[in-house]
Amino acid sequence: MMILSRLLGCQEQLGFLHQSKEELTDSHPVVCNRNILVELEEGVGVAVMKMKSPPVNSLSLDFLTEFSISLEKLENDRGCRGVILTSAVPKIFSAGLDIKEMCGKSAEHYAEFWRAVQEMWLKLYKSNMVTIAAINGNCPAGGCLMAVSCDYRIMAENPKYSIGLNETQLGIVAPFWFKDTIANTIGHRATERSLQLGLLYSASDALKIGIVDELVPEEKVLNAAAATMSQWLAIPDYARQISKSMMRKPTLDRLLTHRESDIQNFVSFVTKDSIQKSLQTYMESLKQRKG
Ligand SMILES: CCCCCCCCCCCCC/C=C/C(=O)SCCNC(=O)CCNC(=O)[C@H](O)C(C)(C)COP(=O)(O)OP(=O)(O)OC[C@H]1O[C@@H](n2cnc3c(N)ncnc32)[C@H](O)[C@@H]1OP(=O)(O)O
Repeated sequence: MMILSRLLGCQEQLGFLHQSKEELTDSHPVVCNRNILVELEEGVGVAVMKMKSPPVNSLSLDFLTEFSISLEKLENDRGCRGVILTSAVPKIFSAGLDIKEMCGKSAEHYAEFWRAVQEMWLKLYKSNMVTIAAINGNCPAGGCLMAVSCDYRIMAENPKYSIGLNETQLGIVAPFWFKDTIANTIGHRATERSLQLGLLYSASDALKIGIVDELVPEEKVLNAAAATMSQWLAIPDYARQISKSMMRKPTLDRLLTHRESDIQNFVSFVTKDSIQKSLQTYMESLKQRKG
């Protein structure tokens, strides 16, 4: 009952989670944090992590910390073998890193923020669980990083949604481990073009280039993710996990080896006047586009 009332509390607060009371039983333990709703279907061993930080699920320090803690809890839960990552905010998967965390703050804050970004990626990319991104909205930059860090991506076939690493369009540079993660997904040449031009791909182009694995009608994204999850979970965990680690370890080790210098690079890059100016101009352009 406690679980039910906590989730209903969140529903009232958000007003856009479309679950009925009947669906919410104690066999689906729910943890309703500030930014992420985690629902674990125990019999099946699959958790759904729903990002719910309106307006755009931007990855703030607070969000990233909660994400890493939630994922670690699931990782340590022997009853959980798979995670579906999706959004409870209509039309948005995630707008990527919270630009406000990179503007007008101290060097100490930037270092803490960047360590949290690294931690989120390390935990997601090396997860032993099967991870599936159910991309039900726009997915630029850090949102795209999260999605390509999963094992499989299903995107809503909505021509209004896009996905990609658009950092250069903001006048900033995706760090080497963003680059490695996308290159591991779409290959070197496509990554080179994609990063230099800061390309955001429509859902259909994303499928063509391989950033996503499958497109489905919007209302079927979660069901399709659940169906794919059961295929992946049919493989013995141990064999699948070793295969995943074999593919991903060199990329993970590269950041682990250079973690501190990567933080220093970020801090010295983001504290440059020219970069601060670019980020502020970009934030203003987002606001103007609205008006
Ligand atoms: C020598 C080599 C050196 C290399 C060194 C490398 C060091 C590392 C360098 C730094 C690397 C950083 C990597 C960065 C990664 C990122 O993720 S940066 C973030 C990029 N994100 C974006 O570009 C997305 C921007 N947002 C949008 O395009 C749109 O908001 C949307 C997602 C398509 C949604 O559109 P819509 O529904 O129309 O909402 P809006 O009205 O635009 O937005 C609503 C409010 O949200 C604010 N907002 C949007 N995005 C962000 C964000 N990312 N962070 C913070 N805030 C955001 C937006 O301003 C609106 O605010 P209000 O006007 O106050 O309502």
